[in-house]
Amino acid sequence: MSSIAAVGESYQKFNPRAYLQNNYMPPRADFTSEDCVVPWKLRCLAEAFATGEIHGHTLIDIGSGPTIYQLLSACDHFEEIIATDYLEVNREVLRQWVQDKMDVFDWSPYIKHVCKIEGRGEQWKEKEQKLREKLRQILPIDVHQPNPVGSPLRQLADAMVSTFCLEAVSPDRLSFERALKNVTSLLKPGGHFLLIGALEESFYLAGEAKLSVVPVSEADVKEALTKSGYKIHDFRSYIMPPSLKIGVDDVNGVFFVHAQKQPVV
Ligand SMILES: C[S@@+](CC[C@H](N)C(=O)[O-])C[C@H]1O[C@@H](n2cnc3c(N)ncnc32)[C@H](O)[C@@H]1O
Ligand SMILES: O=S(=O)(c1ccc2c(c1)CN[C@@H](CF)C2)N1CCSCC1
Repeated sequence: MSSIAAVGESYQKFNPRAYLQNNYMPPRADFTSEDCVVPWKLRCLAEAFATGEIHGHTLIDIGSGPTIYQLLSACDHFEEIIATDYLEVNREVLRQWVQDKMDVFDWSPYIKHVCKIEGRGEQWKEKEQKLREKLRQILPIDVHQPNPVGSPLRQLADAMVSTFCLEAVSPDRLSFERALKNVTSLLKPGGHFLLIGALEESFYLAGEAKLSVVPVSEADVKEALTKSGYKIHDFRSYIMPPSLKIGVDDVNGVFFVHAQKQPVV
């Protein structure tokens, strides 16, 4: 079995509920200080969209998983948002949230925080409904395929987001670079890419699943983006405090990148 096939096999045990519990609920999800990692992540995304540089018809999210926080600041700037994931269990979690079904994860602390930091007085239920309306497609994806979503998109995405996916599904640095090149084919030239990921992480837990992560440094991420034809506009890192190292992973930090796909001359 190839190392990429082995990664796919390991994800068959991925438990969305456990993943959300481990990463997006207290004590790890702490909003009490702007210095906490979740407010930091949400601020990076809000500030990028607040520049007004990132807008268009379609935004695609690569490896959405069971989460929607990464789309909260995007939904004011695009007509249509496409979520993607490798696992049907995650795509179903997203469908349930879009349809406002019972027993879905409560993202309201995240939505309220984003409305607060965006400072436009938007009511959190308005933003929640707006995202539900714009999240129009939830597609299967495999970033290790040259055509990650199967057939090419009807039109290339105007912008792309991806959070904690590429490094978490790549067995090594070369696969990480190739996956980045593959997903870049979904983005139009000149399109903006907001990438968030784990620094120097080697594993994480999601219920019975123990997933391998390729440890990447800031330099590795910058090199991969440059090789895929991006200009880096902003690169920030967050060092994980010891208090947030609770055994569900060995993440050492989080990076945020705002990059732009350069037109091929
Ligand atoms: C660590 S989770 C990230 C989830 C979410 N984006 C977040 O910010 O928490 C990684 C995600 O990548 C998905 N995945 C696994 N293999 C993949 C592949 N080959 N291509 C695309 N996504 C994949 C998993 O199903 C999982 O939802
Ligand atoms: O937002 S995080 O930085 C975060 C959020 C998600 C993940 C990680 C970290 C690290 N492991 C990733 C596996 F790919 C998933 N965060 C970690 C600290 S507490 C709140 C959640």
